[in-house]
Amino acid sequence: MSEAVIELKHITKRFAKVLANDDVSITVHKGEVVALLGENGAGKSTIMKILYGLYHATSGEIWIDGKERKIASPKEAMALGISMIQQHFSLVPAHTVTENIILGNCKGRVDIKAKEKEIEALAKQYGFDVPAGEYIKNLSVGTQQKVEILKALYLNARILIMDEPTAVLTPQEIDTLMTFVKNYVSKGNSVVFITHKMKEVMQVSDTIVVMRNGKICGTVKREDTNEKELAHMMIGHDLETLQAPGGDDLEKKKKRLIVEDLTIQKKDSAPVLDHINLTVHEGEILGIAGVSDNGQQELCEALYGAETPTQGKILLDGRDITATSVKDRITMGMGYTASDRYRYGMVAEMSLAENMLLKASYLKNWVSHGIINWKKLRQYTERQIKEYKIKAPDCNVTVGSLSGGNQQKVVVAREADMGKSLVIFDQPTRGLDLGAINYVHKTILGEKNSGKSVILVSTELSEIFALSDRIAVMYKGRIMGIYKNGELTTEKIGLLMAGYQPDKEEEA
Ligand SMILES: Nc1ncnc2c1ncn2[C@@H]1O[C@H](COP(=O)(O)OP(=O)(O)OP(=O)(O)O)[C@@H](O)[C@H]1O
Repeated sequence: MSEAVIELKHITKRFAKVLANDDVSITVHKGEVVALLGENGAGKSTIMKILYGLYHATSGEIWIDGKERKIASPKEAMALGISMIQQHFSLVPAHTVTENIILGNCKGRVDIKAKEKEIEALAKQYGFDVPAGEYIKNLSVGTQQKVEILKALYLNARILIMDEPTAVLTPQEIDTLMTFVKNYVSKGNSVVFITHKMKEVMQVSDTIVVMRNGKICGTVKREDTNEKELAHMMIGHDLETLQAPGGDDLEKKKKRLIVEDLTIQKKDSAPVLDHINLTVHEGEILGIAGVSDNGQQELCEALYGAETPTQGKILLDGRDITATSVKDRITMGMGYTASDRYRYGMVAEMSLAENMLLKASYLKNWVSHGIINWKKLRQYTERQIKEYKIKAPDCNVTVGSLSGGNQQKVVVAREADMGKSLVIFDQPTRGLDLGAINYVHKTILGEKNSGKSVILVSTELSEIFALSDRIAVMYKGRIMGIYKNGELTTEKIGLLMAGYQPDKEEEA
């Protein structure tokens, strides 16, 4: 084994009531990819934020290249060659790629054109296609991530920490990232890769470190383990097998949501939603598959009342709701977990209990004569914490202090409960660990079995196949077809997602 570049020795980190890291020791060698696995709230981000100088350990030591170091800030970490790509990017949307990369890293007058050339050459070296002069706000999430990586490479990072880097990427973008990681470590650099996805762990890592409850519960070599063993190590038990619905008796069921000809067409551009027709029955889960950014988010927002269609009709339980407000739709029993929970699902600075009240502060069960019934709200939140196994000391802590996966659970818990008639789940399991995914899947099936209608948008095909009665495939704002679960092979769905209509070609 090559020499150790990083040695974290007996690190403990305490946040007021939470012991986030408990005597954690991790070693990373030159040229090695270390995958850091563990359930939500296990302490993975915390230990890496300590290495990156964002948090300071309560006790323990950090050794770099065989010498003990104190890392007080990310600036000091970067000076030692350590960079971290966090779950939420730190780019300035109104600046260009090059401006973002050199921001804070250059002195005096800058020849921006020469810098753009330099950045493009750097990108090329790692097989990245990044337009150096483009504004960040015009780039896809996948390209923005490449800009974050380029920023680290520009500063000569030799140890790259990636916190759930694939959570928001398309399958093609994941492949590009994996190729980059392999190429990067082959040059003698090292990577720490935090993920929940077993497939990626098996694909890219050399060593796997598993954390549970703030402690390390195992360190294994990739070739000595398998996905099942890792899942067991992570959550401590086997996962429950769930029965996928088949949509067999839908014809007999009432149509709850009817969408007719729904279109959103902005001036001088292609339609974002292109004549969408669909129906969701009571007790049905309609899965919506597709590569991200093909109109799924706009469809959800139009159904929820957050986007105004230019054409078409939405009927809920026989009532035309096309022109009604979001508030009206909530009152009619619609719930919606948006894919971007940070922007649209929660207020990080508010407590868990306050977040449960968001969007429902006018409903009678929490408020009477303008006064919030805090006791009732807190009791309710404590029950939700227990039921969803949200890792939080109590309902008074801020949502921002929870781990990413636990924040997602808060949003799912609230919306599943608010949607008495129809719940729209957009990427409900993004960032969740295997056990939590299993639990959310059980919740979604439970909603269906209680007679609710569910729309499930997901880029994870396994999730679509595991839960849907019927599957609609979206491509460029259009529905390419709606099929009963079981009628679609992975190959056929893949073609539909790419805009091909295999049946039509066969017929032609
Ligand atoms: N700034 C903070 N203040 C208080 N508690 C915190 C803070 N940051 C993290 N914690 C707590 O520390 C614990 C570990 O959190 P951490 O984010 O490291 O988990 P994680 O393993 O990365 O989880 P996930 O997979 O959900 O992202 C959690 O219980 C979390 O609530």
